Amino acid sequence: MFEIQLNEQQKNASLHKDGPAIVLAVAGAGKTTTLCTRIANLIINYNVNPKKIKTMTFSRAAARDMKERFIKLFGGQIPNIHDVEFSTIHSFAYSVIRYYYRQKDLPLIIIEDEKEETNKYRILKDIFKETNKEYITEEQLEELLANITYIKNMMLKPKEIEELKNSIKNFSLIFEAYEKIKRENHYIDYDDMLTVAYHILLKEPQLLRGLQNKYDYWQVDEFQDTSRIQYEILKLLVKPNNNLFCVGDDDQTLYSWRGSYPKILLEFPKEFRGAQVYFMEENFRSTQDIINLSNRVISLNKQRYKKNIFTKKDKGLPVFIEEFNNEKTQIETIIQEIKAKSPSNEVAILFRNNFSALPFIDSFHEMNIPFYVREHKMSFFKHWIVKDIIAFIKFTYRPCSLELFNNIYYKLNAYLSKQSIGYVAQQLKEMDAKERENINIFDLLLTYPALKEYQKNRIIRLKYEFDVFKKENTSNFMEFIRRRLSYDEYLKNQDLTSEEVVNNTMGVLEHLARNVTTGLQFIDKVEALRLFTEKASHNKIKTIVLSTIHAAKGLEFDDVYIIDVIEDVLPSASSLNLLQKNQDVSELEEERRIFYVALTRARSQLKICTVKKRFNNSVEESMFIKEVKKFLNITSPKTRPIPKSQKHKVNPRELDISIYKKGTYLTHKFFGKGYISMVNQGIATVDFKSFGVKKIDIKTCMEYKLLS
Ligand SMILES: Nc1ncnc2c1ncn2[C@@H]1O[C@H](COP(=O)(O)OP(=O)(O)OP(=O)(O)O)[C@@H](O)[C@H]1O
Repeated sequence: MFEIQLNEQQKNASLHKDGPAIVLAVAGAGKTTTLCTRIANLIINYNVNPKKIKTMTFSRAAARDMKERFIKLFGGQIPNIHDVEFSTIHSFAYSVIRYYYRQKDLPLIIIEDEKEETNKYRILKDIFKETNKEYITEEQLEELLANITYIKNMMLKPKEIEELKNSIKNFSLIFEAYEKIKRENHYIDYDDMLTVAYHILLKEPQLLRGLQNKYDYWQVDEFQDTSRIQYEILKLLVKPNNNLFCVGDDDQTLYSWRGSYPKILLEFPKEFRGAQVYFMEENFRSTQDIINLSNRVISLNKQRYKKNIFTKKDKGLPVFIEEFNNEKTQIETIIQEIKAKSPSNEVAILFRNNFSALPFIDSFHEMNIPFYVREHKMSFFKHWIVKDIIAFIKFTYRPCSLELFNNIYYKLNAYLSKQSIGYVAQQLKEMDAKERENINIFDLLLTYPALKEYQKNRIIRLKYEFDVFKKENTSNFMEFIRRRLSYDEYLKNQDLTSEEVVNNTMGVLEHLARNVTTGLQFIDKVEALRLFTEKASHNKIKTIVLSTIHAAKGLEFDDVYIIDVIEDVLPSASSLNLLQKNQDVSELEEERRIFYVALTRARSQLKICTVKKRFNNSVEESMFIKEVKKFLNITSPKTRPIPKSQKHKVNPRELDISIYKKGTYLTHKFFGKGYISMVNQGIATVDFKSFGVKKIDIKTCMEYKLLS
């Protein structure tokens, strides 16, 4: 009946008909295939109405992919194949809420959209400000949101909320205030969709019964990423028959920070007495070399259930580790290799975070190579630093625009007051249109009576800098903005975002600025790139795929490149901090699972790529690379000896410094992070946050000598 010859374990699982069941499977074991086969089996062999089978997955993309896979496998055999429902638990919960609110004629306001007047970000920012009498930083907002998600998904009680590990001042008060505002105004955010739906189901037995009767069979894919609240919803829905069939792999739990709850896999048979437990340990996807390596990598995790993963496939091509000098050579080499491949090869470039994607997108754009980008958030294009850079450039060419000036004046180290800007606005109002077009905002500012001497000097200087830069009309605008306008200085002193985000955003911008000749060209390029990326996210041809590892979960490709496998990226800086501070391995193990998911996406060729420099900063290879090297028996080249003049005992590896331009950050483990304020004849004056100002001899480029 099926094209695929299932193995015994798969057969057993897919023939399961009634009652609860859990399938514990390894990566590439054919979980999706088995779920699809089971649906087909229920429909074809047991005449189950396709509308009566509900399959839930973790993400919308996964639901879509699964439906596609199902139709591909059984399209010819099931007449009403489109009636089979695939959705996320979230969208299901949302439909419950919508139905209920409509029935009760209640207003329902979703507060997820940042563009709307009322949105959760603004509400939380306001509450934070009112509670703590200070503005929230981007990092704090992120932590606040993550904590709220975690609380909701884990169904924490008030006492547990109070004990929740977090660095947000007055967190409980903020959380309560947020809940109150939502309650009083019928606001619903993404996390509420689950809790509100759950409470509706609890208090509306008729509605619940309706849903219980609507579906006879429930299936859940990626069960390891189900949160407690999602589990509780499922438990209600599947009653009284408990026809719940779940498949999962604890080694692929990627969302514990937002309440994924892998223990659920083991709890299942206790929760559902008499549940069948199936195992699937054969990997059908990858070659032996890939499986052996992935298996050894994941075995380093302590918090897991041991599984015996195996494959009957050939040994295949060896797994490669490639060390590139910088991100540019990484891109060039990979693109060259891809071009040499057969066009039918499915290739994926996988990365831990989106900063890695843009330089690739840029090269694909330049070379007009079509590709597909999966679930790209486009957040780079919306980032305030990117907006700032564009505003600086635009203002250079339109120094009469108060609108543009309003975005940048407080970032120019001129300490201009709102009153002075109000004064300028008033002056502009009194002019006719022609006059307004020809005025320079700096000239108007200079007529402001309450201007202090230092402000006057700074304004004169700024006007001069903008004028000169406009006349030069060169490609050197990043240098102009960062150093001549002291934007780096502003970034250093602001508290809105982390140094890591600043460095990465600036790094990407510098990278994109390479091949343009003027600032205006750069603006066009960023816009073109935004459109190109947007278009690539709808591309139907998916032979070259760019994706975060998270978004590639559940997918497979012939060839996989995992790029930027460097310390502080994969594994993330926060997982390493947690390990260092509290000896807590939980986040690091999640990072290793992320790495494992990436490794196991490849069918035949796997390349793990690392770089020595990224965006002009020296970086370290990931500890995961070291682990892989050990498994592959690759020995590292000897580290350079420490120069005699070195007075302090440090790890030789940490001497690799190659950034020494004025105004850059020097990331150095021995000293912590330092800001280079001056470079003179090879001597850098570096302001280390934790050690104060030090002078460093960097004449020897890759090595340095501490002078004081
Ligand atoms: N019995 C089988 N014989 C041959 N190929 C199979 C068999 N079962 C599954 N496959 C193939 O193995 C690959 C992996 O299957 P699938 O994507 O369903 O695995 P999975 O368990 O969902 O993987 P993961 O959890 O790693 O995303 C697919 O290409 C699928 O077609």
